Amino acid sequence: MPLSPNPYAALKEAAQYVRLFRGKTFVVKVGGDVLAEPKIRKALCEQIALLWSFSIRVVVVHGGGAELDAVCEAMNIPVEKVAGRRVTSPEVLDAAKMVFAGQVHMDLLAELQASGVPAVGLTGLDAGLVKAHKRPPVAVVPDGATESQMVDFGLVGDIDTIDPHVLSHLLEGGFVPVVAPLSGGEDGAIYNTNADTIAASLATALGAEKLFFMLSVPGLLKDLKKASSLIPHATLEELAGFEAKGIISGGMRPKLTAVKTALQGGVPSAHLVSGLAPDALLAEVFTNEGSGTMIVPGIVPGLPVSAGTE
Ligand SMILES: Nc1ncnc2c1ncn2[C@@H]1O[C@H](COP(=O)(O)OP(=O)(O)O)[C@@H](O)[C@H]1O
Ligand SMILES: CC(=O)N[C@@H](CCC(=O)OP(=O)(O)O)C(=O)O
Repeated sequence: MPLSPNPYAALKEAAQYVRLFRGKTFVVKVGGDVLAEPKIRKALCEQIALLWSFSIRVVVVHGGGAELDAVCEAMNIPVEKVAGRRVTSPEVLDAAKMVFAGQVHMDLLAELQASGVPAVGLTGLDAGLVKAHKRPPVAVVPDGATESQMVDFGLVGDIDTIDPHVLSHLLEGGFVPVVAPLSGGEDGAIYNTNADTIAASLATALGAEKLFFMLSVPGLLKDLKKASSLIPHATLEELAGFEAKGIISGGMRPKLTAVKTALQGGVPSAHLVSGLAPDALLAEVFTNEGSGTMIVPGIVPGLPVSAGTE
């Protein structure tokens, strides 16, 4: 539901959220498929600019999975993903550095600057922000399978520590940090770490108020083919039920793991929101109805029970 047609009622409704969130930290994760189209990227940056202008402390974490797929294909580098996570050979990592810390990163920074946001670009390596170790081979149940198989993800980093000092300094100075999904090892190694996982860890470390995932779908759907099957609210328990029913696959799997990590780490709510609809982020923050899926640790008094709980 958009803002009320009465502009003053809409302003009053929005103002209560502006007061509530002033000075709070929001982590906004933007997927690569949302960033590919310049018009959509612009609309997203304009929404981030509005949050920033209301003194909300915004940290942006971006992906670039779709762009990396395209570059790998152009360079004849095989693309392999298991359960939504990329297997990263040394060749894929070289391409990931170019795409995540280069093309996608620069284009997003340029658009944020154009929207009046003082954005500062970082990777997980800057000032030891995200430290990781190489993921050992792990048992994974691929999409559609029932049995797990051992997978060596290669140069994928599992996060050990977050040092949020550099972010705190930037936020204190009024800047908007923009983080690319690469992490650093103790031994000087560079790893590919899923952007959803980084966003959740940063949100936890910063004590963020909200964590947003900007998607190419309207939110969490009961039926992937029907936008009208959007689940507006869910608790962690309900999420486990959806997982058990098998409605969650592909890139949604690491995303929901990230949501759990963040909520269990003290972030009060996570939001799955359309990155394609021009005002979806603003509607999610500043209206009572929201626009996507809001996930909270447990039942919140006053919130309608999720459409997906029956
Ligand atoms: N139940 C579900 N609801 C919504 N999306 C789902 C669901 N199950 C699987 N997906 C898929 O997950 C995708 C989101 O993950 P992904 O493409 O990896 O996002 P991103 O690139 O933003 O990290 C959606 O585009 C959709 O295809
Ligand atoms: C290990 C792993 O899966 N890394 C991800 C990092 C980029 C990412 O997360 O991009 P999106 O948010 O656009 O999917 C990848 O290589 O695709």
